[in-house]
Amino acid sequence: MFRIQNITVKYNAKEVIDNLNLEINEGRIFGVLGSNGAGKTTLFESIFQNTKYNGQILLQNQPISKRDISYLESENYFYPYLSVSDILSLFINENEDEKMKKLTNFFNIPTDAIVEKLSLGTKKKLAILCNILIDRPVYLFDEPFNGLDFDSVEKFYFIIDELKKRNKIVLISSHIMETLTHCCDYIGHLQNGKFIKIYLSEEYHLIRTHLTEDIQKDWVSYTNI
Ligand SMILES: Nc1ncnc2c1ncn2[C@@H]1O[C@H](COP(=O)(O)OP(=O)(O)OP(=O)(O)O)[C@@H](O)[C@H]1O
Repeated sequence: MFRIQNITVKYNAKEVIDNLNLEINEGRIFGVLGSNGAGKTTLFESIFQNTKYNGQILLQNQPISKRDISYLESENYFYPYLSVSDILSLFINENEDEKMKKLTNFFNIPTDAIVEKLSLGTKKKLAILCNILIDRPVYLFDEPFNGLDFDSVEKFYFIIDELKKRNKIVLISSHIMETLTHCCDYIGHLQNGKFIKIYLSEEYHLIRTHLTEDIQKDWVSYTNI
């Protein structure tokens, strides 16, 4: 069990994560849906112990550590002059050429290409491969869909399903609702550092209903100016 208990993060005097609580069981995929600035990255940075917070983040009732987590950051950095195979060989044993071939074929990544020359989406796919080659109980994917083309999105859903079968705890953030409804067991709507609602999969149709109601209210107040 992964558990967040009453965490709060402040930048200067501003509360960016506000007394947030969450529980996720093994083999469950949790989506974090939030607008720009809602606090998604701050939440992931706190879970990964990169940001100071008040409260507790626990895995199996023990304080979580970086060693428990494979973290895909929203922006991916690689030393630019290495090749794809140089980077993947950091995560794959020398005698596992076949594994490297299969993984790069899966995402259509040229193994000899130099990272500097890769497109944005191809760098994202390489980063995803590196992340899944790290075997950890918890996976954090911050905006994994940014830059992915349509078939890579489907392949990413497949990867998430594999992590689920391996009983991993997975958190995925996105600005886009549909990406999360496809692959998550439940979705938390993060607003101003709080989950204003957690939707179960049978309630996903309500996310759009609630957003439309808010948009209509905002539209009326705008037209009354
Ligand atoms: N290092 C920092 N110092 C001060 N304020 C910060 C810092 N990092 C983030 N913030 C603020 O915290 C709030 C939440 O930011 P965060 O990056 O967590 O949101 P997000 O949901 O990931 O946004 P986006 O979807 O735009 O990436 C924002 O108001 C942001 O300006």
